[in-house]
Amino acid sequence: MSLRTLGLSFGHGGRPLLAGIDLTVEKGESVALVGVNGSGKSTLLRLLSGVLPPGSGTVELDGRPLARMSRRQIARRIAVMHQALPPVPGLTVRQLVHQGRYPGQGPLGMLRTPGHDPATEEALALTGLTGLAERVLDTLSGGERQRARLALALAQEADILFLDEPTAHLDIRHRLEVLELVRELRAARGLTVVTVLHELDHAARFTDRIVALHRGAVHADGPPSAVLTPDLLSEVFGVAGRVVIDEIHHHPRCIPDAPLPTGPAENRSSAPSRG
Ligand SMILES: Nc1ncnc2c1ncn2[C@@H]1O[C@H](COP(=O)(O)OP(=O)(O)OP(=O)(O)O)[C@@H](O)[C@H]1O
Repeated sequence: MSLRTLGLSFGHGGRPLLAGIDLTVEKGESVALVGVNGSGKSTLLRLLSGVLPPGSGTVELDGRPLARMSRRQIARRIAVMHQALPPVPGLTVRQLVHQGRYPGQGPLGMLRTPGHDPATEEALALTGLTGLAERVLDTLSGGERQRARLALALAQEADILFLDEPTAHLDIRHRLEVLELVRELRAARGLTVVTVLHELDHAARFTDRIVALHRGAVHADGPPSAVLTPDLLSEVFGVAGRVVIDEIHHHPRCIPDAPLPTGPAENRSSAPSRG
């Protein structure tokens, strides 16, 4: 199984954002997508999950263009943890998570009450939300909402998981817990995971491969030790910094020292150079 893009380009409202992206994610890989705000990470996830149609180029799942698959066929294979929850008044955590069952079960399967669906209950338990299952979403803290987003994606039981900033709003303990949980699930279920992350140290510690987007293209792609360099910090993120090796976990750690007066190399706000 692989997810592959060929010459993928996209722009919002005629403004080019991503150009000529060729990317292959193999089964079981854990890939971090990094880049500055607005570099197109979330947009790329939307293209990879078929939510957005490419401007040009293709996205293929096992050699089959996503454009030729139905929403439900895609959702059986790809689950997305979005940045926001659906704004449905009065929806409880359990009802939300149960919605993740739709692609696998269809309308008839959904008649089973949320409290009696094993996959829903497992997703709630894995994310520590069983005790909050009857709470209305509006009453959750930022961190609890984050875990509800993850539970919704897990309930889908897809083999590819896309996570868009899964640690936003979480305290440091919950950040580690969520990333550890995803790592364990990936190992236990053989999941393929693509995660948008701002914390480069987390990308280094919890993923096998980092893809850095810059100016609409893949600027660097490889294992954390090869991608995370002082040059990357200055060229892509516009900071002078150092990269050291963590003595315990043996992964690279980035130490940003100061913003560069000129910002990232080649002016990050300029349009992609290809496509
Ligand atoms: N629907 C839209 N219409 C117009 N522009 C959009 C739309 N969605 C996103 N954009 C723009 O596309 C660019 C990329 O957005 P995207 O959310 O993919 O970036 P990102 O790398 O995920 O950013 P962040 O790190 O801030 O979450 C941004 O400049 C954003 O304003």
